[in-house]
Amino acid sequence: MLYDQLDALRKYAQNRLSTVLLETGGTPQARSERESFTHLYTDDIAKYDAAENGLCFGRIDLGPGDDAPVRYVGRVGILDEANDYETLLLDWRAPMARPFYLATPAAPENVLRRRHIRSRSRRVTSLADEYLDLAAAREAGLESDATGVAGESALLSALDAARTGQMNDIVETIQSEQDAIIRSEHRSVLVVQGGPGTGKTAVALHRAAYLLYTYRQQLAKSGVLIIGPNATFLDYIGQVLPSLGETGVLLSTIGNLYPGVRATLDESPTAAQVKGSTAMVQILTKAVRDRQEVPSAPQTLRFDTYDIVLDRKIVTRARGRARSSRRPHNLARPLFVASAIDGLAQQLAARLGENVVDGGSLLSRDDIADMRDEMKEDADVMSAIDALWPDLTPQQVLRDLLSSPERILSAAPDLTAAERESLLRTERGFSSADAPLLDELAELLGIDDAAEREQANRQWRNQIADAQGALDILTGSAPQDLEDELDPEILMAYDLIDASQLASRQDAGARLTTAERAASDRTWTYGHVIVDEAQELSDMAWRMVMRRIPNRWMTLVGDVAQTGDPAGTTSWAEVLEPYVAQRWKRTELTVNYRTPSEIMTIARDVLAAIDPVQSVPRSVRDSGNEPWAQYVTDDTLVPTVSDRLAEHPRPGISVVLVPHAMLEQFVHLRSNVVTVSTVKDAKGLEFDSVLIVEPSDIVTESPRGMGDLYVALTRATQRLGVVHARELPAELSGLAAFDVLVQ
Ligand SMILES: Nc1ncnc2c1ncn2[C@@H]1O[C@H](COP(=O)(O)OP(=O)(O)OP(=O)(O)O)[C@@H](O)[C@H]1O
Repeated sequence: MLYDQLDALRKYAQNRLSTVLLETGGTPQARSERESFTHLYTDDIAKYDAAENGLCFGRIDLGPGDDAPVRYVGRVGILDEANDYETLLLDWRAPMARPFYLATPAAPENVLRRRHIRSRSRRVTSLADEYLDLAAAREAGLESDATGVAGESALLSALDAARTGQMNDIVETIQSEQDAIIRSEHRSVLVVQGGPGTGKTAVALHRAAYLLYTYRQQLAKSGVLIIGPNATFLDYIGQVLPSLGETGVLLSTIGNLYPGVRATLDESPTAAQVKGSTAMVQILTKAVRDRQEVPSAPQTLRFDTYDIVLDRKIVTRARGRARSSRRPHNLARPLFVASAIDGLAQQLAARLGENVVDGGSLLSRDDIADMRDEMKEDADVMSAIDALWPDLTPQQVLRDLLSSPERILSAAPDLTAAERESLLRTERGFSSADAPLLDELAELLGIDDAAEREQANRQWRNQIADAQGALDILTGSAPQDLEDELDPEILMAYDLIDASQLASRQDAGARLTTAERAASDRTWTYGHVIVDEAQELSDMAWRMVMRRIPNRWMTLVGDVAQTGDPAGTTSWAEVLEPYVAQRWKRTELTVNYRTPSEIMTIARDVLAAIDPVQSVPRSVRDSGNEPWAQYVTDDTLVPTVSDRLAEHPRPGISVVLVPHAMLEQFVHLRSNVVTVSTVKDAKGLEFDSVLIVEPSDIVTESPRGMGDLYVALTRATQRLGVVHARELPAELSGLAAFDVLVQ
């Protein structure tokens, strides 16, 4: 019955869409109305398509006294139009669906029975019932032979399933500690600290879907930004929100957040650390000031038929005036130019005045003003002045700085020689650590877009006026339409949209989604920002993120024990206090849904070496597979890894995690079921089987090497093996010897 309803809704949206698409021509108003309907019906169809698999996955039977004793929970809400709009299916995000996730035998929330319904292609494949209050359930005649709580089966079967390389949504089995975070009403920064596999990423994505559902009006316009650690990770999570029917979210890495720049270069640990520290604010400020030059020797320029001299005095005064305005470099430039020209004009006027012979007259103010105007038009004069205070882009300043030992020394005299050396770069392009620096420079330089902005504003006001006109016309004709017995269920434009929304949808130049518009605008401010693996962000990256979210409504998920970036954080308080003081809230996830207990026993010793105070999350299941280590010679390292890989069961995916320096030796093992990667690039991902190569090198190759090892160990959902030719780190001594295990 629900699928019939879904089909009917989809068909209705499809019919409306094709009708709208078939219409052509008409007034600009008619065209823009069509466009807004096109968006609306396209979004609807995407939402219904996304709900196709597992449309209804839950049912709760409520206790006596509730006037709607049975509720069905699913991926979209469906109402029965023929029957007074009675709710047939609750969207999982609706408040009424909440007891499905929250009820426990200790706090049943009036729920007698919770039923998990699993289905494939519109057929129910299994049911799992959980009785939250056995006695009351029996009394209500629900199940006479009810024996107890059986609710974990749905969760465990989801967790045991072989991985595909794409993350799935978890709407069917959200656990109550996760639900509390997903629906948290906290309006400032919410920090979700949780060990590996506790569902932080899953929770972050479901929170985005929940917020978009609950605060649709507000967030549809401003958008939601999700920041993840790398492109592979964004691919891995990319399907989750569309599968929940949400498409209006921008996913980005820090390296790609600065519009128009793609991070392609890698950074040494020292450079990453220096570039991530707030010392860079001073260094970049100095780098910009270094571009505001005073010539070492006076420069003689030819103006008209005269020689004029751009000397240190004129330039120093002009620079002082421009600097004292405290405007960003590019915006202070007109002041510099005006003052320098004025200095030159005064110089020339004074000289001409000296030459005045009896009977002549001194130059009037107007004469001097004319002279200034002419100087501004003079190519020689202007190019000399421009060179001293040039119009700059962030890319140019950063590139020039990083390619010049002299500029680095001048801007960063407090760094050590080795640190300065690490910054020096010959290749073109930028790294992830550069993106926050470009953003900082954009602030220091300022973009003089006053003219463009005014034009855009004017255009925008006109568009709103047009849109209002279109809506007025439609509103005026509505009663007529209804009298004409047009289907009254068809929503009219004014039911859906106000003038500014209509104008933004018809924004002719760019029919872009909110996410696309936001991505191309550095100064866009989002309605909500979610940062995954938030421990990896450097201080400079935080500055970049915070600029995009002045209301500070954020969800940060991460684990300070997994920090791998040399500039990342180990303390949430330190990161957040400069921005929100004490107004942030920490929540914790404590159950590991990914890694089996056998592997977590090993990971515990590694965590103790990172921070003895932290405890590993409790594993929700055992795999029955003992993790092992195999000691081999240098020559047999690669073939052994290949042999062990061949033993991994399929379907199922594997990863070989190697030290950065050894990557090349193993890349030939890659296939559609085998990933070969460094730990950094596997952050946040998971695999059925994990092989770690030479863990002692992973530990020594980075200042946060032990954190990397912890991340590596906790990527597995089933099996873990270690292959090594060097000594194992002491923390891995709990691994069984492979040779003993196979005997
Ligand atoms: N309630 C749940 N129901 C089903 N699966 C779940 C649930 N919670 C988490 N999982 C699964 O557990 C695995 C780990 O979740 P996730 O990747 O979100 O953890 P994480 O805390 O971000 O891990 P890490 O910090 O190691 O990257 C995923 O496969 C996720 O789908």
